[in-house]
Amino acid sequence: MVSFETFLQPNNFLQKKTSGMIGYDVPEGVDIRGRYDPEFSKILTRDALQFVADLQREFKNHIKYAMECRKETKMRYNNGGLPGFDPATKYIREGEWMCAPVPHAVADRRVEITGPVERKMIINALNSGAKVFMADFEDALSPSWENLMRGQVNLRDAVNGTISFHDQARNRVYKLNDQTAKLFVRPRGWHLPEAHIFIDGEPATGCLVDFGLYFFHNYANFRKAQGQGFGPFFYLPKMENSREARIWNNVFDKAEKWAGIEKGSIRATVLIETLPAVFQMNEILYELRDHSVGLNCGRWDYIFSYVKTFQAHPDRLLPDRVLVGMSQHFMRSYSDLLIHTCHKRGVHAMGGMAAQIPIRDDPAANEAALELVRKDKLREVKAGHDGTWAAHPGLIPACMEVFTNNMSNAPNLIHSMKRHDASILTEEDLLQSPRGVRTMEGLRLNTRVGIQYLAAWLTGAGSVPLYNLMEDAATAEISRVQNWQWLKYGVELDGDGLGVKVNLDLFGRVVEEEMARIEREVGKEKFKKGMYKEACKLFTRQCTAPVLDDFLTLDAYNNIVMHHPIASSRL
Ligand SMILES: CC(=O)SCCNC(=O)CCNC(=O)[C@H](O)C(C)(C)COP(=O)(O)OP(=O)(O)OC[C@H]1O[C@@H](n2cnc3c(N)ncnc32)[C@H](O)[C@@H]1OP(=O)(O)O
Ligand SMILES: O=CC(=O)O
Ligand SMILES: [Mg+2]
Repeated sequence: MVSFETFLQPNNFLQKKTSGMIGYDVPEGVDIRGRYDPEFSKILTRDALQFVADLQREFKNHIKYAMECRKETKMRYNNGGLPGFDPATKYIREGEWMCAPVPHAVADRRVEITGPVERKMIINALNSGAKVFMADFEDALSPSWENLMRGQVNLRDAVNGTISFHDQARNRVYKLNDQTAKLFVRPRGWHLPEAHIFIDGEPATGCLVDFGLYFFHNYANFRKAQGQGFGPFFYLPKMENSREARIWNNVFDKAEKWAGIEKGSIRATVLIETLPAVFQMNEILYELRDHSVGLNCGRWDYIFSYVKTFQAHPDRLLPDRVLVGMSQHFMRSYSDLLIHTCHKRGVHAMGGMAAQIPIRDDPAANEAALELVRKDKLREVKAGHDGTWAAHPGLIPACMEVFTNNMSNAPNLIHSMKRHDASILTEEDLLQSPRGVRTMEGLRLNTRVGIQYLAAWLTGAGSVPLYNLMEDAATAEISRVQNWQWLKYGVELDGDGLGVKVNLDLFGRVVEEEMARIEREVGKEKFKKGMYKEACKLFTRQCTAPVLDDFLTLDAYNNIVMHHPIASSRL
C-alpha cells in the first residue's frame, strides 16, 4: 500500500526540479512538478503559491497529528473497541450554543447538484435550476494534475461569470444563464497529498492546495457576485473527529485575516460520512460554529466507513451493497440524529445522493428510476432534511417538486422540524448491523463496478454512469471493502441457496469472468485501449490484501502522478 509517508520521501520521485526550463514563478521552498501550461500559470502565481505555502507551513503538523490520531483510533477499533460518544465532550453535546446565523444567500438549499470541476459540467450545473452547485475536487474527480488545474481555471471563470465552452462536435456553445446556482466547492480529504506541488521538500496537502488556490483567486469576486457579502462556500469531506474540523476552522480564520474580510465570511457544510464522525456531530459544528452552514449525510462514504471501522469485527458483515439503503436502521438513525443536531444548532441538515440517473433509451426503466429518487427525497424531506443532492440535471425537477411540496413556503426546515424524538437515539441505534443476504451477484457486481470505475478514474474520469447508476470514489469504495470483508471472513453467500463460501479461488474465477463480461460489454477495442487490466490488478490486490488499505484512491493515485519534463514517473 502507498501510505502518505511514501509521498514524503523525495527519493521516491524520479523527477527532480526542472531548473532552467520554462516554468512557474515560485516562492522560496515551493517546487512545481506538474506540467507547465500558460493557463495554469495564471492560477499558480507566485502570490497564490505563497498563500498555499503559508497554509501548509502553519497547519502541516496539525494535519499529521490528526492523521496519527486516526491510526490510533483504528487500532482501538481493530482491537474490539466500538465508536461512541466521547464522555469528555458531553458538555458540548449538552450545552446551549448556536452556530452563526445562516446567510441569506444560502438560506434555501432545497436541491443541490454535484459534479466534477469539468468545464461543460460546471456550466450545466450552474444553469441546472438547482439552488446550489457543489463543484467537486473529491469523490467525483480523478485528481490528475490536468483535472485539478483545469478545474481551478474553470472555477475562476465561473466565479467571474465569463465561463463558456464550445462543444465543437455538436457546434454548441455553453454559457451561464442569468440565474445560476450558488457555488460550493469541495476540496479533497485531509489524507490525500498533492504530489505535483512540493513545499519545503514535502508534497503539499491536497485539500490545502484546492482550498488555497480557489480562495486566493475567487474570494473577492465570489462575495460580490454570489455570496451577498458572504463566502466563499465549501463542503468538507471525510472527517472523522472534531479536531479535524478545528483545523479547517483555523484555516478559515487565517484566510479571512489574510483577505481582510470579516470572521465568519467563509461558510462550510461538513459531510458526515464516516462512522466515527456521527458521534462527533455537535463537536464538529461547535468547532466550526462561526463558519458552519450545516451537515450533510454523505451516505455512500458512510457505508464504506462502516465496513472500514468494523474491518476486524466479523459479527458486523454487510449484506449485498444494493441492500444497504437508507431504510436500514443504522442509516435512518444517522439521518434522524443529523437533522436533530443541525436544527438544534440553527443550521441546515442536508440529505444525500440517490445514485439513480436518467435512463435515456428505456422510458419504463427511466420512470422506475425517477420514482426511486422521488421516494428517497420524500423520505428525506418528511424526516426534516432542508435539502438534498442530485447527481444529474435531469433529476432536478423531480427533487425540487418533492421538496417544495413538503416545505410550506419556508426556505428551509431549520426552525420547524426540530426532531426532538431523535435526541434519544443511542450508540446501539447508530451501530446496528445492516440486515440482508449476501449473493454471488453481489460479489460479481462489486467486482465489475469496482474495476470499471477504477479504469475510468485512471484515465481521468472520477464519476461515471455504470448500469444506470452514478458511480464515484465513494460508491467504488463500498465495492472494494465489501469484497475484502467477504474474502477475509470467508462469508457464506446465503442469498443464493447454494451455500457457497467466498474464498480466493472463487474470487479469482469471478474476477476472470467479470473481466470477460466487461470486455463483451464495452467492446474489444475500448477494452484494449482502456486501463481495465491495470484497474483489475489494483482492485484485486486491494480486495485480497491481508491488511485493508485505508483508501482505494491513495494507492491508485500513484498511477496518475505525472512529473515533467519526464512524461511520467512512478512513485
Ligand atoms: C457519493 C458522492 O460523493 S455524490 C457526489 C459526487 N458525485 C457526483 O457529483 C456525480 C455527478 N454526476 C455525474 O458525474 C454524471 O451525471 C454521470 C457521470 C453520473 C453521468 O454523466 P453522463 O453520462 O454525461 O450523463 P448524460 O449523458 O445523461 O448527461 C446529459 C447532460 O447532462 C450533463 N450532466 C450530467 N450530470 C451532470 C452534473 N452532475 N452536473 C452538470 N451537468 C451534468 C452532461 O454534461 C450532459 O450535458 P450535455 O447534454 O450538454 O452534453
Ligand atoms: O460524498 C458523499 C457520499 O455519499 O460519500
Ligand atoms: Mg463522500
